[in-house]
This record gives sequence, C-alpha cells and structure tokens, in this order.
Amino acid sequence: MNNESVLQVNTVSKRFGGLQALKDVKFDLAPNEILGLIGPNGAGKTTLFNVIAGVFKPDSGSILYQNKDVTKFRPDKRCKIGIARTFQITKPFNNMNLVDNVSVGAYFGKQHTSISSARKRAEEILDFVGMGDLLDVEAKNLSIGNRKKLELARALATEPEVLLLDEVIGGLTPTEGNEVVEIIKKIKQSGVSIIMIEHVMKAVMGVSDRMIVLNYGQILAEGTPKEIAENPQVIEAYLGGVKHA
Ligand SMILES: Nc1ncnc2c1ncn2[C@@H]1O[C@H](COP(=O)(O)OP(=O)(O)OP(=O)(O)O)[C@@H](O)[C@H]1O
Repeated sequence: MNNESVLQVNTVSKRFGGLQALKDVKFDLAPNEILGLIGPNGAGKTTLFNVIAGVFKPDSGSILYQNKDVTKFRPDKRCKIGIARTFQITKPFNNMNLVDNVSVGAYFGKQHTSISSARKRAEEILDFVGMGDLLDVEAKNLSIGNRKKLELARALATEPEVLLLDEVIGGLTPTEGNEVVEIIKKIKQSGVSIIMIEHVMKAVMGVSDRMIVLNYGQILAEGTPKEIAENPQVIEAYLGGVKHA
C-alpha cells in the first residue's frame, strides 16, 4: 500500500446474486490525480463508485481514505469527510433555484454550519462553474449542459478531496463538453483528486493523468492514456467496438 495515496481501493469484490460485478479490484488514487475509468457497458464502473461512496458494501476488500479504513462508513459520513460524487442521471431539486440547490450541498458537506455561509459558498461555486449569472433560475429550466454543471457544483459544494464524476460529459454537445473539461481541469488545479467514468474517449483521454479499464468487473489494463489507447487487449475488448472511440 502506498501511504501517499488519498484513496486506496483494496481488492474489492461485489456480487449481485449470480453476477460478479467486481472482482479483486485494486488501485490507488494519488493526491491531485485525475484517474479515468473506462470499460464497456456493464463492466462494473458505477458499482465501483457505489462501493467507494458507501452505497454498497463490498463482499470482500476495503476502501481506505487518507489511510483510514472507511469501508463501514455510510455515504453521508463519507461525504462529510471529503468523498463526493456526481450521478450519471442528474438529480437536482427541480423546483429550487441554483443557489439553493448548491447551498444544500455546502450545508451538509464538510465545513458550513450556517445557512448564510453555505449560501455564500454556493454563490462562489456557481461562479466557478460558469453559472454565476443563473443563481435564481430554477433547476428544472436548465439545459442538459447546465444540469451537468449544476451536478458538479453540488458535489463541489461539499468541499471534497476526492471527487467521483459519473459521465459528466456524455450527452453534451462538443462545446458544452469542452466547457466541462475546462471545469474539471480547474477542479484539479484547486487540489482535488478525481476519478472520472466517461465514455467520451477524446475527453477522458485528454484530461486523465492515468487510466484504468474495467472489463467484466476486473481491471483489464492500467496506464497512461497513450498506453491504454495502444493496448491490444483494450482495443479488442473495448475501444474497437465503441462508436465514440
Ligand atoms: N443493484 C444492482 N442489482 C443487481 N445487479 C446490478 C445492480 N447494480 C448493477 N448491477 C449489475 O452489475 C453489472 C455492472 O453494472 P454497472 O452499472 O456497475 O456497470 P457500468 O460499467 O457502470 O455500466 P454503464 O457503462 O452501462 O453505466 C451489470 O451487469 C448490472 O446489471
């Protein structure tokens, strides 16, 4: 184990009935790293996020955050100590405006104990993701691109040290996708470590420091984006068959 890691996924396995969704998955996340997580549909990527975020307990293995075993921590406790996530299907409070949506994340996250300081932080974060002029707009009126940015803002409001991004670029126009990529780069610059699941190869390869390929619940390959793009097993199992590749 590497003491320098901010997160350690330690030989995690998870089964749903007869289906082995994850098998002996083991990797570390370095401070300030962007780790791209790719793999075919059903490979186990979201299940892995659910295990890291505490939604699912692994059948075996453990999750260490800042060298502390958090495997038994509930999702809300993991969020409070600095593990945040976005959802593939965005889940804002539709009838609330943006600043209230993000204030909820700030209030229940790590640092803000008063509504007014949570609100101030929410305004700063909305500005950070380029939505500082939309504070009073209700979430239900947002475009898909802005919904994804709101999802990012809500996760950021919890002041994470590890951020799990579940397909924040998929489904966006190229311009919207580029905007989100720029936001992800800024989040990294602010010192956050990121794991991102993404099917849009150009985006994930462009922004990741390192990548992991999951296939049938197991790590098929790990390396730089260039190594992954050139790995014959990866091409065979995944890249060759994906329309975005
Ligand atoms: N709660 C659950 N109960 C039963 N089976 C599940 C559950 N969650 C996921 N699975 C199954 O586990 C496998 C891995 O699913 P998972 O959603 O983790 O894949 P994924 O790599 O995220 O796929 P995608 O790219 O399509 O989102 C799939 O076969 C899925 O049907």
